[in-house]
Amino acid sequence: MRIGILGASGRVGTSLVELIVSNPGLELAAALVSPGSRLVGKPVAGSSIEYRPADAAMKSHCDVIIDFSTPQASMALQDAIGVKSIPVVIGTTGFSAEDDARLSACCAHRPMLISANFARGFEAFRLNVLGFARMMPEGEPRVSETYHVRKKAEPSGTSRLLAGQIEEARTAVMGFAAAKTPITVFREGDTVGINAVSFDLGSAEARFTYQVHTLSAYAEGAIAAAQWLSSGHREPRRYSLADSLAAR
Ligand SMILES: NC(=O)C1=CN([C@@H]2O[C@H](COP(=O)(O)OP(=O)(O)OC[C@H]3O[C@@H](n4cnc5c(N)ncnc54)[C@H](OP(=O)(O)O)[C@@H]3O)[C@@H](O)[C@H]2O)C=CC1
Ligand SMILES: O=C(O)C1=N[C@H](C(=O)O)C[C@H](O)C1
Repeated sequence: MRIGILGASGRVGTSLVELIVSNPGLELAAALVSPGSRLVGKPVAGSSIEYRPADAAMKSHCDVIIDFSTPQASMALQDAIGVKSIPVVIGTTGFSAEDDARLSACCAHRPMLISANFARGFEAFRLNVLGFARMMPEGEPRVSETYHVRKKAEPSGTSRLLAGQIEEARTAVMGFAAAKTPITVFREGDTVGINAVSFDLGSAEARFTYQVHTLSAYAEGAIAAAQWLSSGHREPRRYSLADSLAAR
């Protein structure tokens, strides 16, 4: 399987490249970075290709593209792909509502799997948090996150996903609109990722914590999703990580 990586020089992109070039069953078809990147034209260690500017994506004959870049770069990739049916796995977060709607529209042409968190076990964590919210809707929820100091200060895609789905779950059970779930943001050193959810019951409190130790957790999950998305005939639509895990 020929995989293209958009964001190949990034934290996750670097891990993706390393995992792909060290897997004999996978082939790195494209390592895409910013047009002005100092890496453009330089060889990708362990592979036979060079880093290329993102606008070279369509010259690489990828079977699937994995994107861990920026919302702007990710949307530009969609423009570059146009109406082609190349499957795309998107890990990039921070899309505006308009961009997210445009991504959904692009799924008319190709299967795309979009997830704010590909790390192993995150789906089980998320489902257990929602299970608690449904059983104990009176519990006052709080979401918090801790990431590396280079991550933007606004809440992560993961926290926004958890907070929104907790609100939806509580609203559905209580029959009236739940209050917005507060999100507390911490940035600390090189912390890869700690996501926490608590439910205050007054006389008791439940706490759920999920910690990612290495960036390969995200990369492994994204590669597994890409293998699923590009195996067999996937209808052109928007898929979630849950879709791929349920079908395995
Ligand atoms: N869904 C998930 O499981 C996870 C999602 N993420 C998300 O993935 C994204 C990337 O995270 P991370 O790897 O830490 O980020 P980095 O900042 O480390 O890497 C970003 C990458 O995007 C590239 N890039 C930036 N602008 C452009 C452009 N205009 N054209 C082409 N490439 C561009 C950068 O290339 P250059 O160096 O040349 O600028 C770099 O390779 C973030 O949105 C983050 O929230 C992160 C971890 C897990
Ligand atoms: O930037 C990161 O590191 C991460 N970003 C994603 C997000 O915004 O939720 C996923 C994960 O939390 C790590």
